[in-house]
Amino acid sequence: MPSPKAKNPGRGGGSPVFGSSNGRYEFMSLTKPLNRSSPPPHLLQRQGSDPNTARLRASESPTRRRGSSSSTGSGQGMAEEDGIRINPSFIRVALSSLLAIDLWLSKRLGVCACEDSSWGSVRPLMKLIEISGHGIPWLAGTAYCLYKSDSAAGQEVMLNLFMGLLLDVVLVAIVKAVVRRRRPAHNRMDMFATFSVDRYSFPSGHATRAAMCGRFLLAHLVLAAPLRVLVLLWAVLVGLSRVMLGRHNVTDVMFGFWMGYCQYNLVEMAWLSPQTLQGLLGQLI
Ligand SMILES: CC(C)=CCC/C(C)=C/COP(=O)(O)O
Repeated sequence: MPSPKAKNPGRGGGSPVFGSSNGRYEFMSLTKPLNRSSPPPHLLQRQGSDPNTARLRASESPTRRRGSSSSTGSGQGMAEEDGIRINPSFIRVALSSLLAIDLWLSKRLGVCACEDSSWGSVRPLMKLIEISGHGIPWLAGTAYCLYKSDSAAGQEVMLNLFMGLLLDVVLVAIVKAVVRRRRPAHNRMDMFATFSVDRYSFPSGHATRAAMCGRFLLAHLVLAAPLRVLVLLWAVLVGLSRVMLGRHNVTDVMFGFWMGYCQYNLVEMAWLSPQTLQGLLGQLI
């Protein structure tokens, strides 16, 4: 992660919020009150009337901007402000640690990333699981079932699954285009039928689809217990295969599962009943 100092050279020598005079970041205690009688020189700078310092101060904390009048002159208020100032730094450290663990774990688990990887011989099986969670077979299969279905209930279920799959493709493309996280360096881009946005890895489209379709099948198909277990197992395997093939980092898949789970809630909320459908078609024709 680029250092905040490098990102914002205008602050020079570390910001008065997080930095010290030697340009290194320091952590301040939230519980110990600061010695207000003799603040360190870099904190004294904050009290100055220099307009540049004032501008920096205004951009540091929204709470400071909003609540400056209520906290002035109160020691507790100042301590609370210090707490607010530390939080972004703490979150940044926590996030970079999480990312470091994510990258390390994903690399360790990418055991089928190529043929000569430690589990390279399992790669064809992983690629088969990959295809089982791909959007094209799912869209084509659902459209075929919709066309072939002779009951109104069957058509209703298949139509809603089809709409859910379209929604999934659109939402994943939007998030990928916004986040633009690159796929792991050890990934070989030899995937079946990808689109430009699929060069990005966050979130895993296979994981969103596996979670959404898994929930959909469990809720709308009458399946015997072993088949229900199989559906769950398939969804987990699709997610696991993304990391083992080196396509994704662990967080891409975790987030993908969560996003797919939520997408199913959206499908349920916007469920198209035959009446709604007839109304929509009536308006179109
Ligand atoms: C456009 C359609 C219908 C499917 C695209 C399927 C695809 C290539 C998704 C990428 O999945 P990952 O994000 O898990 O790699």
